[in-house]
Amino acid sequence: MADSSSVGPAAQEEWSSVVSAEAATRAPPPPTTITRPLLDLSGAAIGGSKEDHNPTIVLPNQSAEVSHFAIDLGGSLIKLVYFSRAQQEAKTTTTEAESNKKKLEQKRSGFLAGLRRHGGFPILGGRLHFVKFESSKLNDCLAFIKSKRLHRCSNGIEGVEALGATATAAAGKSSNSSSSPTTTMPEKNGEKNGVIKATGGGAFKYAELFKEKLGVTFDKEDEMQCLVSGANFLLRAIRDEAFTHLEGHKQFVQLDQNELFPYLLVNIGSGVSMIKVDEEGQYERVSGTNVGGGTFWGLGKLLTKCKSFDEILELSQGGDNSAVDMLVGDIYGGLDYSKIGLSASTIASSFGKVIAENKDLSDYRKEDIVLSLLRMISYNIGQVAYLNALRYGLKRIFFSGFFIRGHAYTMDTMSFAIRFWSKGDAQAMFLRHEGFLGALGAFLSYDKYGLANLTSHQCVERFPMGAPYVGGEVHGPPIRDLNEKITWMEKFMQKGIEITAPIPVSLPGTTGLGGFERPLARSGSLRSDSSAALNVGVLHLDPSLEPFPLLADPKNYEPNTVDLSDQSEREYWLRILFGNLPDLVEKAVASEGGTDDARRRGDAFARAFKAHLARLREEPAAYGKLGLANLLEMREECLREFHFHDVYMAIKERENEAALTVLPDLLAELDSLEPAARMLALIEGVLAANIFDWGSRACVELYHSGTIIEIYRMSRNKMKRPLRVDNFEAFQKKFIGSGGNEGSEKLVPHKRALLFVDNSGADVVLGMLPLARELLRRGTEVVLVANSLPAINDVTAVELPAIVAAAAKHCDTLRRAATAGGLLVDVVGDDGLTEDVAAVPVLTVVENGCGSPCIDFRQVSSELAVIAQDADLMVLEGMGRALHTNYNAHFQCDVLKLAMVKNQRLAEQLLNGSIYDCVCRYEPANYGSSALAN
Ligand SMILES: Nc1ncnc2c1ncn2[C@@H]1O[C@H](COP(=O)(O)OP(=O)(O)O)[C@@H](O)[C@H]1O
Ligand SMILES: CC(C)(COP(=O)(O)O)[C@@H](O)C(=O)NCCC(=O)O
Ligand SMILES: [Mn+2]
Repeated sequence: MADSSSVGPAAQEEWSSVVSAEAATRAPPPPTTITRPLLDLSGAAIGGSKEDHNPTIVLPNQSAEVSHFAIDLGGSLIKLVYFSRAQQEAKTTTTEAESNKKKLEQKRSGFLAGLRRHGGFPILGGRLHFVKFESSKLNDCLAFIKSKRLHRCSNGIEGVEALGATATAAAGKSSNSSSSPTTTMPEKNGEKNGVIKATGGGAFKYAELFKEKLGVTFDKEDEMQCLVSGANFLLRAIRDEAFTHLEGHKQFVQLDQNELFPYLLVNIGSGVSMIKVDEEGQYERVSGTNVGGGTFWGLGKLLTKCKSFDEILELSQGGDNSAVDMLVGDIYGGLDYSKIGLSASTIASSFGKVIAENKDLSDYRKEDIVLSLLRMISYNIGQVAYLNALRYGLKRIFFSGFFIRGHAYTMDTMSFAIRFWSKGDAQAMFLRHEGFLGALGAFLSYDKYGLANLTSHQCVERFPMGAPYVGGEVHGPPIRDLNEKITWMEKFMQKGIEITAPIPVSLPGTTGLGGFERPLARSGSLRSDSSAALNVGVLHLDPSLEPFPLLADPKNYEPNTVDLSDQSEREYWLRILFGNLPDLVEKAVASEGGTDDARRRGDAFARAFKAHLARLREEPAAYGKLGLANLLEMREECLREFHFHDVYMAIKERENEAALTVLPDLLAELDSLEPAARMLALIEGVLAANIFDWGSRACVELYHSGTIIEIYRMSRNKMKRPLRVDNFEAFQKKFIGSGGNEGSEKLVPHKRALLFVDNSGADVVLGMLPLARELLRRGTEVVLVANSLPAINDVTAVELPAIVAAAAKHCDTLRRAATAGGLLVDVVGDDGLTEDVAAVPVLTVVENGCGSPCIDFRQVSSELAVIAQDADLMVLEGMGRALHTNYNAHFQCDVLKLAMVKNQRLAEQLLNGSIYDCVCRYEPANYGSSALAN
């Protein structure tokens, strides 16, 4: 079969001209998500009966005064970190599947009740947002807080609508025109104004003003303390937070938590603080310099008359500092001063050339001046930082503060200085949330024992759905609802700023060896609209996510198989997602009734998603380390942002129904086979049915050529061994012994199998359920692990019980096992439970904590983490879970990875094969760390 998954010419043309100027707004979280307030979880205990499915959690240390935002009022910028939670009952109608789940949960035998450590919260928690304002635009900040009601709370935890930052440009308003809040709000509707954690000099200076305008009282936190606790939190809990930036190359650093301390924190705000951090809570401000971000901004403004910081940064892109700087070569007649390792192009004296020239300010190019200034200040800070690191023997130096502005040239300059002076011994690292350390630290101080203890598997950084190009900056009024968000996307369309060519990222070559050479990232790395820098996403906090306990090497686990840092791979997958978009939008709109509203939302979704793709094309590391799993998840998240809850719902239902009609025949056919042949038929059955994948361009085109059953038959008939990867014999040996001969070695069946199911319809009904049945018959307990939220046509944990119930009508094994697992609601009544189920292995369902076609085992639901502990077999099914992710992952238990490859390129690159090839990869427990690796 030919690969039809590549993008057609028309789509290609459009794709190559998409640009990142398009921005989305932050959105309310999806109604399927119930987020929680930040809570102090210390001393938490389950209240009421332990058998309750959703027992109350008593939080003895939870203060009633937990607030929604913290503020850092600096000399130049005001930073806000605020928390949002979803409107809990935003979705008024309950689907049949959901009400089924409710009924089911009421009936459950208690098999799972004991497993829920966190009271069964759904995945995805509250969100932390990051926004900043210029200090001179305090009124904008007050208006923002007021319009989002951040200062209002009832019981300290209610009342924030979960809307993100707004964006620049189209919705832009100057500070003068923004409405100025004037009066203190009285208490109403049980809400009251809060006590807000505040840090920075403005916490003192503006305390009265905030009291007067918003009625909030500042609880002041020490600035250094906040910087340090903010830094520690980011370094401990946020993946891909720290990175190096050398010669234009950004690389995320995997920090070993045991080797983090001591480090030097260099915060470059208006001024510069250098803090030696010895351990959590132990630090000392060892130095600082008054030559900092304020100096650059202030002098830059004076010398260029530029109105904005970014404008100055951008000017520097076109500068040549040798026009104002005195270089070694200027002094040595064009020669290097090689004896002390200085090349001719090394700056001997910043601005030194100006002295001998009889020129006015206007005789110099602004670009040259600002570049000289930027280099002067960056080198100077780098040098002072290095000297302090040397003084205390510190090898790790983290730079933060908004002076850096994610600006490649600034970072390269400082990295260069550190590397040069330390002779490569010390390393400069930067932080993605560079300017928010103080505000974050202040926020953490609300909740010292809860949030502050979160670890990286409980924090998920999502793409900033709101404003991909805004990076925390707020101009104009906040966007209050979905409608406003769509309108905002439409404004971009009207303004025609959606499409321009992306800027190439190629960098000029090096200029020499020693001294303060010009770093490489001088041009081409800041977008012309200077919006590229600062890409902080929204942090989703969910204490119920946990690492999967069966990972063989959790420290080095990398979910993604395809390396998207390779440009051609990245280009390919970005194109694929772009090319699949029109069809997806059509389905999304249809899934919501095809109304005008749905159409508008569909268009807005497409625009927002394209903007993210374009953004990533331009700066792949914009939102942290990029993998294919992130791209696929981003698409689902983006759909949810625009309230498309389950795009493939109708297709899933139709396919489930069709598959269930042929299930009895299939089961009878399987039962007529000998054990060895049956096992092969089961595995081939799973692979054949994995063809029903609405995420694959090629498969979708295939569906035009026949009915579900015809395609399923065709897929089964085409199955040929050996498969592209074929460890079937090894699995069979473990499963039924050598050749399945009776009397060979005594086999101990697996105790508990986790079946990570993939797609709805034939895939789960004709593929995975018969396999589950076989395992059950052999005495293995089976857990069907399914998505928590919909993704393409993947079956979800909520949908599975009804499917199992329907299948159980045709199969006694399934019926009894599902009854024992408390899965059957509508099929078996209460008296069904009186049946002797003790002897029957249990069949149950758990959610995996994901809403993506892939699975990242660093973060799964706590329910799965607990149930996995006793599992000795995993079956990972499908391209997303077994190929795109986890193909190279090793586990502590036996693993079977089963997938049909539904993309030609992946088949070629990964398996040296072709589209529709199949993988049956069996790895016994601890494969890779044992001799079996050969
Ligand atoms: N949009 C901006 N407006 C003003 N300054 C900015 C902007 N973006 C970056 N900066 C730089 O960031 C510095 C302020 O950094 P920040 O970490 O917020 O410190 P502070 O708390 O002292 O305000 C400014 O002095 C300037 O160099
Ligand atoms: C999204 C998917 C991983 C889902 O595959 P599955 O896990 O269902 O087997 C897959 O459809 C995919 O990689 N699609 C994009 C490639 C393409 O359209 O060819
Ligand atoms: Mn799937």
